[in-house]
Amino acid sequence: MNNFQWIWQYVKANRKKLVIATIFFLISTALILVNPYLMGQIVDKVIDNHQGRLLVPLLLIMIIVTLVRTVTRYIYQLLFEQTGQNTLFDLREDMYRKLQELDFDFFNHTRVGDIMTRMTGDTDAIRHFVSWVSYQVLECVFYFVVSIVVMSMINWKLTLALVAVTPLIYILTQKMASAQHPVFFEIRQSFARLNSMVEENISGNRVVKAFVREDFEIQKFNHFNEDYKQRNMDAANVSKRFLPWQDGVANSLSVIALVFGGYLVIKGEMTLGDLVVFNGYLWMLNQPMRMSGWLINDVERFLASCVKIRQMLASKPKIEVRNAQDQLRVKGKVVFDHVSFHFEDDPEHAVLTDINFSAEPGQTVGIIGETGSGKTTLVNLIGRFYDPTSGEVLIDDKNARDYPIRQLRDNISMVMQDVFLFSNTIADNISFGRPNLDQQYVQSMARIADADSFIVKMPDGYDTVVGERGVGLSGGQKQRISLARALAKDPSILILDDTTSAVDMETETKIQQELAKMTTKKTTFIIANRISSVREADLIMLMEKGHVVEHGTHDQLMAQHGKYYDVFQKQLGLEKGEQIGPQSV
Ligand SMILES: Nc1ncnc2c1ncn2[C@@H]1O[C@H](COP(=O)(O)OP(=O)(O)OP(=O)(O)O)[C@@H](O)[C@H]1O
Repeated sequence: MNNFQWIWQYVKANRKKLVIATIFFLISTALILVNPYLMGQIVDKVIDNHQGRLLVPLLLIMIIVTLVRTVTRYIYQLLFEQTGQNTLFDLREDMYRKLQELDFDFFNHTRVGDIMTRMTGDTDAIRHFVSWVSYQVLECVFYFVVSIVVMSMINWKLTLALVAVTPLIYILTQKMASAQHPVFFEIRQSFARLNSMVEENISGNRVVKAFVREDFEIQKFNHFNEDYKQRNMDAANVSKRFLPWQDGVANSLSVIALVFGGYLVIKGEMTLGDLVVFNGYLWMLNQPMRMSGWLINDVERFLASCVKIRQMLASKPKIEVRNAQDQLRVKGKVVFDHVSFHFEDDPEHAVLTDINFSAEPGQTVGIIGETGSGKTTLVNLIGRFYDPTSGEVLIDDKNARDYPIRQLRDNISMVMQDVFLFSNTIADNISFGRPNLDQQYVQSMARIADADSFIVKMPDGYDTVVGERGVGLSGGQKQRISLARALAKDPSILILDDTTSAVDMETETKIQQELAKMTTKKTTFIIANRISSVREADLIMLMEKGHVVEHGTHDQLMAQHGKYYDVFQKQLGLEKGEQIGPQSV
């Protein structure tokens, strides 16, 4: 399917509008023929034959024609614009749906700026094509064909002389299109890079300021900015190479009409009035020739945007999304059976190797280990954010792959390491997983997460709107709100990835005590750096380079006097040091 056929899939829903628009377009465009004809009549009849009484009616008709043209033109332009906007609306919706469907793998490989360019600049290029370029092309074709027919009826010799230059325009247009094609694709790519850079700078503005790297960032921006300017200049240079020639050929029509037309009038093969009429229609032949270069630019921009949007719409999530018929409440048994995993683009690097464990419903599993040892990846396999490369993850003794993904995830709550809050009220953030929760329930979840105490002190309490990504809250506060959000969903499986890393020990203990009361029915995975966060767990796994090197309860692991024991001793020493510190000053 080519790009024009593809966009027709979206445009065709507006067929009725397009038919009406085309009727008005034809009326409006056909009326263009009337006034030059009437001008010829004025020259021949009113001026040459002295029929002065015809002047007023002819002028009146010309005024009415102009008025009708204006109204019909307004109507068809509006209808084309509506078609363009409707197309854009449906296209954007499909793209947004696709974004929701795509998985971690897509987002790992696609920059936000690139996605934003597709959602904004690219879709706008398509709207512009549907609502403006399309009827401009129609208009040009119409003018071209009709002007040749009408002019031939007046004088075929002169028409032939004019049409003789059109192959030149065709050749120039073809050459310009093939020269512009790669340039517009590059412009579009460069714009996406510029957008990505700006987006990254805005997201990381605190880091930039903290490291005093503003000048570096400006230089970096200038590089992308320069590149974008240069790509546009490349397009302008291509235009500059061709447009003057197209203009020249278009202008030559007037010269041919004047010289050859004058010759025919002198020879008596044409009246002066006919030459005036001919001249009146000349711009209709002229216009498509002049416009062709500009329209090529718009069409090439449209084609470059189509490629990027279609690429995104054709992307398939690695993990198949099947819709579930009904809801399902799992009990929460989680088994890893010889699970290994590596990322597709890094097959040499085994992130998880032969992981085996079993957690009964309601049990708590603690996972500790050095950074990069695979803890987050392990829990990501439970919610099928990735599927194992080999082995099986079983939920309630059924392969996780056999669950429709949304049905499975409905049973799982995650508090992610990198906390993300929406720029919405705190209450809405907490009830994100289960909208329309009552205030009391929201508050009780916040209490368990030890968030209620600081939320009620905020100016609007639970109705306080937090900034983008939770700006305005401390790291620990964000963690606690995101814990409340996870709890509010009332999942069978609760995953806490470094959830209390940013809260003090006292608060952590409080949260743990509250959690313990409610998590007896939930299988809970706790990833933590502090042993104090996992010591009560039914199973503790110590990870190293993707392997579980030690596992058992706290007491069993301590009795082994292995790595876990060493870590515990180290952390105990640190804790004591912290406690002794202030007293010893
Ligand atoms: N999207 C990715 N593509 C390729 N490799 C990745 C990706 N995400 C993580 N990794 C690699 O996988 C390994 C395990 O990462 P993971 O985030 O699971 O570690 P972790 O134990 O949770 O670390 P931390 O304690 O720092 O959060 C790391 O070596 C990391 O570089």
